[in-house]
Amino acid sequence: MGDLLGVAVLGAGHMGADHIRRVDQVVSGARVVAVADPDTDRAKEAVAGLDAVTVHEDAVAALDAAGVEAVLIASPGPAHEEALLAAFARGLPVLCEKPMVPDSTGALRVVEAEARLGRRLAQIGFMRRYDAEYQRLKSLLDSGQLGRPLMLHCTHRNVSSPPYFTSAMLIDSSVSHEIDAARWLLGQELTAVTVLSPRSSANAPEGLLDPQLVLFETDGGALVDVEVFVNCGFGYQVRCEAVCESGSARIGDDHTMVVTTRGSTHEDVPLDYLVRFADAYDREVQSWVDATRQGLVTGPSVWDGYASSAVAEAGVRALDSGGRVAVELAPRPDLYGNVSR
Ligand SMILES: NC(=O)c1ccc[n+]([C@@H]2O[C@H](COP(=O)([O-])OP(=O)(O)OC[C@H]3O[C@@H](n4cnc5c(N)ncnc54)[C@H](O)[C@@H]3O)[C@@H](O)[C@H]2O)c1
Ligand SMILES: O[C@H]1[C@H](O)[C@@H](O)[C@H](O)[C@@H](O)[C@H]1O
Repeated sequence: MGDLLGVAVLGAGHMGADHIRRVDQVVSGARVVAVADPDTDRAKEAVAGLDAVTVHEDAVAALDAAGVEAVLIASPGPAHEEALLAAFARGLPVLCEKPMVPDSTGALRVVEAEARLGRRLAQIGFMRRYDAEYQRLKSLLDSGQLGRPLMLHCTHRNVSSPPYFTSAMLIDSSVSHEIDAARWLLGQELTAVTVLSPRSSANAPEGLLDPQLVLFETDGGALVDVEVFVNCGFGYQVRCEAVCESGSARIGDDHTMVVTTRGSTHEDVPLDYLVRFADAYDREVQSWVDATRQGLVTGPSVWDGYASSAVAEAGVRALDSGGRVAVELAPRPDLYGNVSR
């Protein structure tokens, strides 16, 4: 390894372009050496001004480019499995955006491929684990000061959804974050899902079931409810309140300045995740680079990626059927220890 970890970024869209900027300008210890996107103009635009970066139409070709020592996958979810397996075949460490692989069968193939290697190579991009507010909530719950957690009430609102968004994606793309956060905060697996949807908002694209109310049960006897509303129009709002036996704790309102002038109080609301979770993404990628340079893999695992996909898939079935759907998880390989803590 040279002085700087050579990173190939796959996908140069919203997230990929932001990660390219982050690796180039924010994070220490790494540099972008290759970028792949079938839309090569988009890739070229994302690397404008960067030195010695090769641009590729094909993701797998980028992994074989000169100087590539690690891979950051920011292509759409359905492209992740092929990229992860190609990275594993080359022994390359990976940071893969969520959802790891949206369908659970494909996600399990990734778990099995990494387990066959006998060592972890991939970290999954559940960046909320790196957010200061989520970390404070996790520490408080772990301390036991509030007693046993009974319920998590979560809100996940986006101003608008991308044009390709489907009703299933509210669960397997958006709520995938709450699925991971709930497993991590509670140290419990989610065992069943029920989904209800009210009349769709007039602001949602025709045919999209938006908002939805998703209710999870856990193997520790807790309940987790999530309001997901991806065309709310007014702001990016992500909140979580833990209700425990002897107290409650709420996060999600603590990241902005509150200005009071005569007769009114004003608070800015972030408009998207790149603003709300900017620090979390920075910490996530820095921590991935630091660990990779030491030959370590930390952070959410491929098992966490699989568990999130399996729970989300049950959620999509619950949405379609209107009933309660149990989550079936495959046996967890020893490589991944206990439920994510
Ligand atoms: N962690 C987060 O908060 C967060 C936020 C946004 C997006 N994401 C995730 O990041 C990923 C990308 O989302 P986005 O919003 O940037 O999407 P996007 O549509 O803006 O960009 C995706 C890009 O990938 C390219 N692409 C398509 N197939 C490819 C392939 N096989 N190899 C390489 N590139 C390919 C597309 O041409 C496009 O430029 C998704 O998995 C999404 O869920 C995560
Ligand atoms: O892909 C994005 C991303 O994961 C965001 O963090 C989430 O708020 C959006 O709902 C989702 O569409």
